[in-house]
Amino acid sequence: MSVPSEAGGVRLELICGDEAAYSSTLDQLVSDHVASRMTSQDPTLWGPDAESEAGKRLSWVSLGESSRPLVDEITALRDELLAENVDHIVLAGMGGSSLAPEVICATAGVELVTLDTTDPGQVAAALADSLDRTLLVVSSKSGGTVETDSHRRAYEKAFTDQGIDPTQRIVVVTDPGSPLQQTAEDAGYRKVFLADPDVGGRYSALTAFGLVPTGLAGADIGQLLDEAVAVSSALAADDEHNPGLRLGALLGVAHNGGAGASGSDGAGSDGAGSDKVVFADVGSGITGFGDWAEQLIAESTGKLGLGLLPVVVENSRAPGFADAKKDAIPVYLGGVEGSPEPTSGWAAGVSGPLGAQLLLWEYATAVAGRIIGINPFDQPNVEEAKKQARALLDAPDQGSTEEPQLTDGAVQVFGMGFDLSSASTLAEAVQAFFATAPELGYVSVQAYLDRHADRSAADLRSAVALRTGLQTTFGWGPRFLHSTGQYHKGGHPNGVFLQITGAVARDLAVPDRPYTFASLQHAQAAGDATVLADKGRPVLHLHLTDRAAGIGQLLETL
Ligand SMILES: O=P(O)(O)OC[C@H]1O[C@H](O)[C@H](O)[C@@H](O)[C@@H]1O
Repeated sequence: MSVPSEAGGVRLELICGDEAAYSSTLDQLVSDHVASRMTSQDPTLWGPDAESEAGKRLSWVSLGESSRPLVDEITALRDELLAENVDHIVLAGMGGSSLAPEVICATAGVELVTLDTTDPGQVAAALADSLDRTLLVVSSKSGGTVETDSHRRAYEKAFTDQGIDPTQRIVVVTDPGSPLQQTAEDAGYRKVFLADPDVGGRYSALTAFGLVPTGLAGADIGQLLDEAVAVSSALAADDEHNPGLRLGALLGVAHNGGAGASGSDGAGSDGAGSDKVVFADVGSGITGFGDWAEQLIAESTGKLGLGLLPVVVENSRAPGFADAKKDAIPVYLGGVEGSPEPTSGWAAGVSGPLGAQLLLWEYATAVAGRIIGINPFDQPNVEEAKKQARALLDAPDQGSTEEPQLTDGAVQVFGMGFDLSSASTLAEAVQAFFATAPELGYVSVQAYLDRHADRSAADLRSAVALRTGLQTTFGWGPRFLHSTGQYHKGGHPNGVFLQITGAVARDLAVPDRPYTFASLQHAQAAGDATVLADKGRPVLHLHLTDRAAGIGQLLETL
């Protein structure tokens, strides 16, 4: 084990599978001045192809300071709202526009309702909850994300129907010049916070995107910024104790199979490297950190057939963690002490307050990106699924008439990209599907369901991991499309995809739009499955005609 290090409130314990490769890479990062160059926003660190994107994506390094003026502005608005008895904050935002707020509020123990779903039941339940006390924060960097626009429309109508002036109850966070800024100004919404445009969505935790909803909900955002500032000089230092360089070096070198340079010799399924980062919380004091880190790591690194797949597990005894194989780097959030020797040789323990860890992981991911040899600031494959979904929305009958290949109880079975013809039961279909997964590949379970009402679907992660012995991720659709979706299409091509959809009891219109929440949800699932199958990835789509019965049946089958 390398010597534990502490800097700026962060403690790192690293277990290195190849000390020589790790140390020489760390030395190289120090002598290349990677940390100070990153802090001075040098866009050349990731090669010529990444330079123009990196040139407008590096402002996150100094947000601890530059976001400070927002604190008073947000606090003043919160005081105004409380004086009006408006204390129920709902956030409409996808990916980088909601994942950080969720972890910040959960950790602070303050209530924030996050809407990053198109499930009609889940949206309807949110609309029915405390509307008289509700403020909606509509967050979108691009200002063009369909889910967020749909939520804004639904809330605007709901407020109006209840005799509440919607303009007083909607606040917007967006980039300057976005179509959402225009919409907000035309409508006269209460306030528009313009975010720093030189920060990408997944690095935006300490911009207005992270701070506005959480500060309005009552989290101590001043403290969060203080925590980031406390670690920032350690992250900027060109020395071997820098925790960002150390953690980034471990992730990059483990991915490359011990090679310091770019990952051209591959990882994962060919046995060369460890291409999965498995997160278990062992007492970090932070709630849901892995869900935020998931987007940062997957979207930043999962491209060109390379990258690190984040896997968030239930606890350190969960399948995929304690029994992790050589394709995995276990990460102990809260400290590695007393852990068993990892099979891959690589592991990390990370502790520290949330504000510091947000910045630490951003540095480490960008450093790992340099070692792996990708541009950590683009997301070249995310648009593909959106395009397919749009095409299906324009032709809404496509797909819905498709006949299942078999029906077993409450589960209709459809297969894409692999042969299902010999299966006549759910159990056989599942068996045939798992048989397509490569050794040291992964299974991605994707549930386009109601995260609250259908929460038992999340048990499928450990059930699949136990059954297959493969690293298994779980994501709620369409939320994961804005997080791990990039990796599924652009990362190591060793995944298989279990997609679950469910019957809709009552659909919900998207006001002034030709689609409903159910048709949008359907188009998103079908669009992503088509893109995956077109790339040769096996997709098993299970449609639950009765959600509760179907989840139960599937768990039993596994
Ligand atoms: O904030 P928005 O522009 O609405 O974008 C929300 C999300 O959209 C896409 O999926 C991007 O890949 C994500 O990085 C982003 O966080």
